[in-house]
Amino acid sequence: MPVHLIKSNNQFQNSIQQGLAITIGILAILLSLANLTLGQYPLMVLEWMLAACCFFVYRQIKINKFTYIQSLLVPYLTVVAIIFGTLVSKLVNGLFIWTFIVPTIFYLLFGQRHGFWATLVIGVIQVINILNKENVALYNSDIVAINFACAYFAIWLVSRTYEINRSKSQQALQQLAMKDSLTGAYNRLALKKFFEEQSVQSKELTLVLIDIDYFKAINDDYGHEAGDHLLTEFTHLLQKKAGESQVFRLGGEEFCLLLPLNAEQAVTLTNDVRQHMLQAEFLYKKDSFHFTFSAGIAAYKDNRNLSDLLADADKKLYRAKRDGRNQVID
Ligand SMILES: Nc1nc2c(ncn2[C@@H]2O[C@H](COP(=O)(O)OP(=O)(O)OP(=O)(O)O)[C@@H](O)[C@H]2O)c(=O)[nH]1
Repeated sequence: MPVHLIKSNNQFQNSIQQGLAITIGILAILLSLANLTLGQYPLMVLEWMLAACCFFVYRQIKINKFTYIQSLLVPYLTVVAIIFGTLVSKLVNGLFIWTFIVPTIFYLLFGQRHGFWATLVIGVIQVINILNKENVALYNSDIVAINFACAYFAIWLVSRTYEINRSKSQQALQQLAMKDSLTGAYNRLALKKFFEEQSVQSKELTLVLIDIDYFKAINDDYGHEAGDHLLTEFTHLLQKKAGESQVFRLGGEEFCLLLPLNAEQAVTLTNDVRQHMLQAEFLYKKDSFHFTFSAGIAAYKDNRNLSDLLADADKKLYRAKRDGRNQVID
């Protein structure tokens, strides 16, 4: 799975922003032409501005320079156009109907909290807006306002329920995609993602590659189930010592720690775990086990990518194995 698929909500929200920018942009141009013929010039100018904004936002997303402030442009300018349109046009024109897009757009783009407040405030403004409109034949503004409020509330509920479930499912899927099913440790895909983030954020970063010594013998002598159990217990120990989000299982009996420490501190921590292992007794059914591990350490420096770091740590791990195992090499 490519690492970008497990990126945060931003990816999802940017694709909605792009779709919204195209749709609203085209509609704004068409409606501005209609308003030109109807002589609604202020609304027409607003729609031109909206169309220009849509074009700008679409381009910013394309070139990966889309900021949070820019993400507010299209939705809020659309809302200004809807509120202004409702204010200046007659009730029979039904411009207020556009308000129904508000809950869906705001929940999808900005999540639950922002979605809730924007939907509430805009809904209240529009109810007041409609109540203040003149009654015309067949259109009683009080009744229109009540119907509007009920329909708006129903769409709000649906949007809210959808967004709550969507964000829960997304979180669950991210966890599934990033965790090793046997041990519960993070996997190689998560390592790529965490490395991308931490190589930018952390001042110091060190990778420790760990391989259990003579693990094949445990499988051969006690069975695969015992081996599985030990891998899980070992993961818990590493997580306890280094922190849950620092431990990754790369495959088989090979693990990796990504530590926000310098090389010297990483060596101390890894040796601390190694010493602990010398006394630790792992139990499975009636058997008790002692085992050791070897480790290679590589510190992150400018422009080194994850593959460079893994290759460097792997060379040192190989030396640790060759020189007798149960040791950490920096
Ligand atoms: N139980 C269990 N065993 C695994 C798993 N993945 C890989 N293995 C076993 O891990 C063992 C790794 O053995 P080797 O690569 O020969 O290494 P080793 O015996 O640990 O020896 P050194 O690394 O040289 O110290 C193999 O027997 C694999 O079958 C797993 O998920 N569960």
